[in-house]
Order: sequence, then structure tokens, then C-alpha cells
Amino acid sequence: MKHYAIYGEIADPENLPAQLFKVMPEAELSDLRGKQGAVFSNAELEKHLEDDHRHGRSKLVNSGRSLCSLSAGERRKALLNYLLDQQPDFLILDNPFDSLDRESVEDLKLQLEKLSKEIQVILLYHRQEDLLPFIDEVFRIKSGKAIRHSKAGFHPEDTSRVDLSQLQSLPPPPVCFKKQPEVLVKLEQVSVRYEDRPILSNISWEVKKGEFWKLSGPNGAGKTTLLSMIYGDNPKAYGENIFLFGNRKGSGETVWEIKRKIGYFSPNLTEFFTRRNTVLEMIISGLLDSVGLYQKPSRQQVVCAEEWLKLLKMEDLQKKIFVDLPLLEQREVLIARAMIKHPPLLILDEPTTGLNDESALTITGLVNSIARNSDTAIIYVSHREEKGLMPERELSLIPGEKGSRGEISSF
Ligand SMILES: Nc1ncnc2c1ncn2[C@@H]1O[C@H](COP(=O)(O)OP(=O)(O)OP(=O)(O)O)[C@@H](O)[C@H]1O
Repeated sequence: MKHYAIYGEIADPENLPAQLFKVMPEAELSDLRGKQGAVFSNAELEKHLEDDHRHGRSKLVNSGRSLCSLSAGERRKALLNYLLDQQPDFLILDNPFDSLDRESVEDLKLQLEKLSKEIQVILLYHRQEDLLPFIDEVFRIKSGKAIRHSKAGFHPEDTSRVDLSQLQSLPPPPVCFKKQPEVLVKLEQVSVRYEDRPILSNISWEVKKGEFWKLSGPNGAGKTTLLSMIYGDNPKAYGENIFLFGNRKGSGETVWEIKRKIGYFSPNLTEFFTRRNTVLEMIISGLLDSVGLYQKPSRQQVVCAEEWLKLLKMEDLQKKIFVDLPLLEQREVLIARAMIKHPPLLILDEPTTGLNDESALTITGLVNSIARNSDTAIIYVSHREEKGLMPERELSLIPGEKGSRGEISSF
């Protein structure tokens, strides 16, 4: 039984088995035809989430809870357990380690090692550290075809486009924010429970102007919940001592006014961009706090967005349709969109998910440059040890019986 790994993006991830048969050399997967396969991928998880929305329950969860209420990592684990219960003949794993905490990654690697003795595994991966030791053959997607490759890894010139880590300045915003207080975010002994379950326990945290924070913690520790206290309209925030940009949350500024001061990126933001906006329009939309562009921008706004594209060496892409861009370029555009107004606070929730090693370095270089060349404070969430990322401080959420406590450290 041969196990395969394939490096690179597959054109239509919603239809993985068919796509794999299309891109792989014909002889390679012929023994899988007619067999029962299972697919572990984001696209598959999305289908279960839609079912959950529609029927209020999902076959992935036995506890009676909805799939939507699970954390990102918990959902992925639930999907994998469900698929393995089906006892498939072969398993296609599309970047299975994304969004999992380190311990879960190690557990899953051991589980897959055992499983590989019984069923055939096809791994799609983009980080060298994710290549599993039992894989026999490695392929790389190039021009829509899978080409055989050595297991030793890929050379930087394969993907690297531009080094954004040494930028000396950023385009200034067309309009500046009024003077902001020194402390932008202040949480005083914030605790959150969902039904009977304590999630966050007595979290005290201050984010000051221009600080660069990493927010970490295992799956389910409460990172998204904590961010929703700041950025979202989570009702659990009311009654807690949360101060944003100098005002107690719920006491004056509307959620809309708070969001105006925050640049935000999360990988699932792309799901909301269904219109065929151009790259330039997408960046401008960050000045108008809209998802896509619905009004005619001013000349000044256009010039500012053009300057960002120049900085990213993407001038020639400005008229391209955003959703048609490769993943790395989409991420760069969305980070520029979040940053174009130089918000007091920038929240980046797993901005390198789904990217390969080289592309991840491009993003972390860009984030370091933003931190160095602006007064914007950054909160960066990631499970991976991000090579090259230079946060100054870290808030780690450490789960316990009474919920997660926060531990602050400096680098
Ligand atoms: N609406 C909800 N109802 C019940 N439980 C919830 C709800 N939202 C989140 N939870 C639970 O709260 C805990 C924290 O979830 P959260 O999404 O904040 O974790 P996280 O640290 O972001 O995890 P991950 O790294 O997996 O994304 C999880 O155990 C989750 O199942």
C-alpha cells in the first residue's frame, strides 16, 4: 500500500477525489477507483456547517451541541473522528494540521501513523513540517499537473516573490484617527461562561498604542471568544469590565464605531467576498469599512490604495478580480485592506493558515514591517511557531477547570 503526499494548491478543493484523479499521473491512483474514500478538508467541514445551520444539529457532534458553537480546532477534530468511524478504504487529508494546537498535531500524527498500516493515505500539504514520515511518494502541483518530487523539500525560488520584511515606510492614510488614549484595550478580571462551562477566568490584559502582541492557547482555550469581546458584539461582554479606546464597552460607542477603529483579518473573511471586485477596489473598501466596494471612491482614496499596491509590488494586478488571485496575494491584499486606514488596532487571526512556508514568511515579514512603521497596535493569533514573526509580548490562555487563565510574557 503506497501513501502519497501532494504539495501545492488544487484548483477545485470542493471536488477533491475527482481533482486528484485529474492531476496525478494515471498509473498512480488507479487502485483507488471504485473504492470508498473519505475526505478531510475545509470544504467538507463547510458542508456539515451548512447542515448544522439548516437543521440545528450535525452528525459530527453527539453531545447535543451545535457544530457552529465548537471552536475551529474542535470542529476539525469532530470531522476527522466522524470520517474514521466510517472505516473508509482510503483517506484524503487536505492540510489536516491547520488550526490545530501543537498537542493535537502530535496526537493526530501518531493516529495517522497507526492508520497508515490499514488504509491508504493521501496528504495534501503546504508546510514542510507537515509531511508525514510514512509517506512513500511526494508530488508537487505545477501548471495543473502533479510532478514527482523528492521528499527533501522545496527551494525558496519555487514560491518566493518579494521580501516585505524590510519596508521603510507605509503609505499614510487619507484621514487620520483622532488622538487615541495610551491604553487601547483594557480587560479587568473578565470571565465568560457558556451555559455551565467556564471558558475565560479572570482575564486582565492591557493593549497599549503601537504594541505587538501574540495571542496563543490550545484549541478551545477561548482566543476567539476573547477577540469577540473586543471586536464582535458578543453579549457576554456586557457587564464585564472591558474598556475599548477609552470607553467602557456598552456605555457609549456603538459596535460600529468600535469596529471602525479596528483593522481585522481572518481567513474566513474571504467567504463574504462574493462580488467580483478588483484588487484595487478591495483595498479601498478598507477605508469605507465595507466588504467590497459599493460607492465611488475619491481620488485621494484611489491614490492611497495604489500606493499600497506599489509597496506590495502588485501594481500590475490592480485591475484583476480579487477572488481569482492566488492565496498569498489575496492575503496580502486583505492585510493591506485592514491596514490602509492605519487603525489604532489591527487584529490578525491566523493570517498564514493555508499558506506554504515561503508565503507564510512573506506575510510575517509584512506584519513585522507594519509593526515597525506605524503606531498601530497588533494582536496576532496563531497556533504555529511562526518563523521570523517578531511580537513583543504574548498573552497565553491556559485552560483549567475554572476556565482559561491568562499568562503574559515578553520576548
Ligand atoms: N456559542 C457557544 N456556545 C457554547 N460553547 C461555545 C460557544 N462558543 C464557543 N464555545 C466553546 O468555548 C470554548 C472556546 O472557544 P473559542 O472558539 O473561543 O476557542 P479558541 O481558543 O478560539 O479555539 P481554536 O484554537 O480551536 O479556534 C470552546 O470549547 C467552544 O466549544
